[in-house]
Amino acid sequence: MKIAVIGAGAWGSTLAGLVRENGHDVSIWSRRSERSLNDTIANAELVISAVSMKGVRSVIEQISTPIPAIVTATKGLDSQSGSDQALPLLPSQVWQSAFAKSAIAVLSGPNLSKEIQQGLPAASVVASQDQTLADQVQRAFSSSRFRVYTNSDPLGVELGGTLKNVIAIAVGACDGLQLGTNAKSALVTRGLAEMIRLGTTWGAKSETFYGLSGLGDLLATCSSALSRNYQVGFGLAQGRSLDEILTNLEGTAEGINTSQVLVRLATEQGISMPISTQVDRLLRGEITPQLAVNELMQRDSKPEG
Ligand SMILES: NC(=O)C1=CN([C@@H]2O[C@H](COP(=O)(O)OP(=O)(O)OC[C@H]3O[C@@H](n4cnc5c(N)ncnc54)[C@H](O)[C@@H]3O)[C@@H](O)[C@H]2O)C=CC1
Ligand SMILES: O=C(CO)COP(=O)(O)O
Repeated sequence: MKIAVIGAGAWGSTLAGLVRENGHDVSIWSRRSERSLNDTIANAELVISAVSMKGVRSVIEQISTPIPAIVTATKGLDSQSGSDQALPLLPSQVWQSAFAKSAIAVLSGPNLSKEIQQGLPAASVVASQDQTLADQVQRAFSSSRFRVYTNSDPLGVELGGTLKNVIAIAVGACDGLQLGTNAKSALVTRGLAEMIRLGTTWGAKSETFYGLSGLGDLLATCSSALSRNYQVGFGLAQGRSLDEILTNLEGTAEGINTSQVLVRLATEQGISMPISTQVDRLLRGEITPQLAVNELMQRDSKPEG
């Protein structure tokens, strides 16, 4: 298959490597490429987007050629979206609103790119309302070291990968404060509960969040120092400023932008997101990591759920 990958960062180059290893004809585009974006994607049967959220709209604006099928691997929320649910919010929705006739799939899972680049085994999920596309993408990526499952809940799959980044910042801060295994387990579990609360309110299936793109990715990102989002939380807990952390960070920590958009929308819609709210306040410099812990521990008592 002729495949074009947009974005040559950590994830784009890793995904390009996976499909190239499977014998596909792969071209890759980044802002620094000499070849134009339109030339790179011309005649591609599949376009894979792995740009960070802040690049999605500007990339789309440059494209003037039709695309038969798009796979988006970005994990973020569009900051231009308001509470009007008709507005595109997730990367796949932004792509679909620009390319109404294209088939769209989402690729998401516990996929720390450095481990995949080392040849270590990993699994992921491709979700689409178009089963033919999901099957095609599954075949394109599947190998003895990359196991791909299909899923028919693209919204849940995309939200899982996006929302866990905010929880990973909280867990990084928890580890940076050396709060122990009990605290970390509580944060991950209650983090999953708030991901499901928001996700199901927005129309995703709860069971999707217990799969690879939800719990799976939450565990990966919350337990590895390779995660940039985890590194942000860890650094803040060690008293470093966000600017200093970002100057030294290798790549993008999407949870920073995601928490802002997420907390704004959840507040407008009356959806309780206590951990994400404390992460947002921490990133804005409104609260210290220790005070955020106190706030979470001293909330009104309630039943689990
Ligand atoms: N690195 C990883 O392990 C994984 C990353 N992801 C997701 O993939 C996305 C990209 O992540 P990474 O490759 O790790 O980040 P990165 O920081 O290494 O690369 C970001 C890419 O986006 C491009 N980009 C950013 N702004 C742009 C703009 N305005 N116009 C054109 N291109 C622009 C950059 O040039 C670069 O190619 C993120 O949404 C991330 O959450 C998903 C799974 C795994
Ligand atoms: O999404 C990821 C792993 O699945 C990558 O996590 P980070 O963006 O936190 O590095």
